[in-house]
Amino acid sequence: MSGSSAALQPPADAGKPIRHPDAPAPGELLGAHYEHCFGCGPGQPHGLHLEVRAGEGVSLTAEFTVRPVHQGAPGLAHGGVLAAALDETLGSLNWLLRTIAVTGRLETDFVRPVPVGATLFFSAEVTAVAGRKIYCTATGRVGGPDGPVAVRADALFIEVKVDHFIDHGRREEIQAAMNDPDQIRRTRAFEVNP
Ligand SMILES: CCCCCCCCCCCCCC(=O)SCCNC(=O)CCNC(=O)[C@H](O)C(C)(C)COP(=O)(O)OP(=O)(O)OC[C@H]1O[C@@H](n2cnc3c(N)ncnc32)[C@H](O)[C@@H]1OP(=O)(O)O
Repeated sequence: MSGSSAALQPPADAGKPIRHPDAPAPGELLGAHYEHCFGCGPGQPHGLHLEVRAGEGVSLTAEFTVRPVHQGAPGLAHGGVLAAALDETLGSLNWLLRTIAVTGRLETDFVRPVPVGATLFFSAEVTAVAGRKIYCTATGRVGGPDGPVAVRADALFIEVKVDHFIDHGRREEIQAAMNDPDQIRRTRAFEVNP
């Protein structure tokens, strides 16, 4: 069974996504947006360490290898971890739009179990934009980019201002992220869509 709810269907007047002129070139690694992000941060020992590469248009690919710390059932990836990998993959698309956005809704299909040691190959794209609403979709395959589908997700991201994080995040982490010597990460975290 698969499909997405009415909330994830773009309205009739939605526009096509527009790749930002300064978006990383197709094939380029995006890197982490935040050192301690559970999805992509190198400073998060049990994190997913997702590796994301820009694609054509507003699309990308990503890889995530399931480690023993990501188990739910014995020897199998936890579903919440797989949803987190999809969320991170989809959230990374916003960097290609140069828009700061957070997940409003994420609907996931778990199509087949994913064993520990397996690598998931994700492909994702933004399908439509309507005002602050960004509609996107992702597929994760096992064994290779053309392997069988293991997970799928459709999502709605909502554009926010940087104040969203400053107002709601814990002060010490916000301050540390603002002081990050990595200029690209700082820009990714704090640049407001021009
Ligand atoms: C310091 C570090 C910075 C890092 C930056 C990089 C971040 C990367 C992170 C990457 C990590 C991975 C990513 C992560 O994990 S992001 C973390 C997980 N997500 C969150 O924490 C978000 C929590 N939610 C909120 O903050 C608010 O609810 C938001 C901001 C989303 C909306 O509240 P806001 O008051 O602003 O707006 P609004 O309520 O007027 O809604 C606006 C429009 O949107 C529609 N709508 C809203 N929700 C839903 C919904 N659930 N289904 C369907 N539709 C929904 C709504 O109907 C309306 O439509 P319309 O009436 O206009 O037609």
